[in-house]
Amino acid sequence: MGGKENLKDFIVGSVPTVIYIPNFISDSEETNLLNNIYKAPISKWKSLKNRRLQNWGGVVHEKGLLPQDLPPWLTKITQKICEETELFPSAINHVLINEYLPDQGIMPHQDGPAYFPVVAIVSLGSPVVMNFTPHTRLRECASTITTNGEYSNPDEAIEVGANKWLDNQNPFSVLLMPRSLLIFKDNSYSDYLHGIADCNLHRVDEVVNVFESLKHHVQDHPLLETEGKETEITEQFKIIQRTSTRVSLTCRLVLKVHKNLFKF
Ligand SMILES: O=C(O)CCC(=O)C(=O)O
Ligand SMILES: [Fe+2]
Repeated sequence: MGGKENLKDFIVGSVPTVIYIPNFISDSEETNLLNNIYKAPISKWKSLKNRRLQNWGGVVHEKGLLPQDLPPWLTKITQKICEETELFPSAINHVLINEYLPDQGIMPHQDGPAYFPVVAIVSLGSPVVMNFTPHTRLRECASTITTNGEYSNPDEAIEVGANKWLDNQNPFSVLLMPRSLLIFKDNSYSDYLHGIADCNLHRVDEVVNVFESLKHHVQDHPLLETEGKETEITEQFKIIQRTSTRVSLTCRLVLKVHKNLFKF
């Protein structure tokens, strides 16, 4: 990967814009990140009902970020993301680290309004499938457009318009392999909820990036071996079993930063 001009080669699926970069970091970078994450004091972990997380970069409020410097082991990865994607107007200043056991996930949600609408997620450890589902607002629009569309030939146009809308709002899934980078922005950020199912079996037969995600991993995962016939992967392996912990780094930019605590 070298700069923006290659980024479009990594777009997956049909919804603008989901970008999946396999092997964005190396094995040793992955190990280093995990070592640093688990070196953090236990008090750095916040336990939620269905996962643990570490918050780095400061506290995000509705009105912006009360910043804290990211440690060098994190700026190394956030700078790499900024440089190689060229999608962030200034340095990434916030990183959320989520840890999931094999039967843990995250409810479908939309990221908060304080963030610049580009999300970069580095995956470590176990693979998982992330599901994108259209926001309710869109589903409501879909029924509105069938009754309120203004077209010269109402019957035909409504038909076409409705189908187009429905096609565009299909749910989709992305397989996130360890060491990959997922970016979502534009429609996939604003019109979809994203989540991870809280069960240890995830279906991969319908993911939008099955080829991109699995072709690099045949050697790593004997279970995925297909006697050298990579194209058969989708036919033979429709489910992944999560057997180990997944850790992810959700890297984002909060544009509004409060320099002074008392100016809040
Ligand atoms: O763990 C992930 O890949 C997703 C995390 C996420 O969506 C979030 O922190 O908002
Ligand atoms: Fe999120």
